[in-house]
Amino acid sequence: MAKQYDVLYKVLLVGDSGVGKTCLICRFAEDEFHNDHLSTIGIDFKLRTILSDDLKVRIQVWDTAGQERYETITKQYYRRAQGVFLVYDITNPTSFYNITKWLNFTREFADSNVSVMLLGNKSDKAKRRKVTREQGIRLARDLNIEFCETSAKSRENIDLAFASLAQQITKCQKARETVCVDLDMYTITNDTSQLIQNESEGKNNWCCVIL
Ligand SMILES: Nc1nc2c(ncn2[C@@H]2O[C@H](COP(=O)(O)OP(=O)(O)OP(=O)(O)O)[C@@H](O)[C@H]2O)c(=O)[nH]1
Repeated sequence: MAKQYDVLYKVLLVGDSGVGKTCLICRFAEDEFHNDHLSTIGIDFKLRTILSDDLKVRIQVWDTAGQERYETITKQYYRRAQGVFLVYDITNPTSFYNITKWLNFTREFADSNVSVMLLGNKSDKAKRRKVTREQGIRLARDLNIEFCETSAKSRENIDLAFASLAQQITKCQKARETVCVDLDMYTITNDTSQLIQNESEGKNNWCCVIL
């Protein structure tokens, strides 16, 4: 039987309770929307395959619980993810300020090559907006990550956000493969090679410098 996908990417959604993580996943994977808020207990995942740069990408999307009491469980899932969405609710400033906390968890517990994207969800609630689009853009720029506003309710930018993160992951994987090939071309000894973090780009991607 032909393989149904070329690559599998694990993507994690994190953010405060009630920002819409479960709804974003339901919209992306099943094209459904639920009005009720049943707090996620622990962790769960859904799957969807998309076409990205001629690759059939199977996306395994992991839903996490935003409530603090589940943080210990959630933290164990970061290291399995190639991509993380940091989600806030545009009508809830606290969820926006807490993005720093979710980013810090990502930095601490995820792989250093993880691709990260900021999502301002519930963009359909324009009248109740408390976080401006510009604030979102500014934060994403400061953190050097991609950003978009989404609505699980109206479908705005849902497919675009997932496609964009998948592209980022593919780029990151290719860059890693290139580094590995480059490394193979050298005879490496402890005193001639050094791995340094590419801080000039402000990202967590590692690059290899041969001295
Ligand atoms: N208007 C609107 N409501 C939304 C949207 N996304 C989610 N909601 C609502 O927000 C509430 C919370 O959504 P959930 O998806 O359960 O939130 P969560 O982030 O998964 O919450 P936890 O599981 O507790 O971490 C529900 O009542 C949803 O119907 C959206 O894009 N627009």
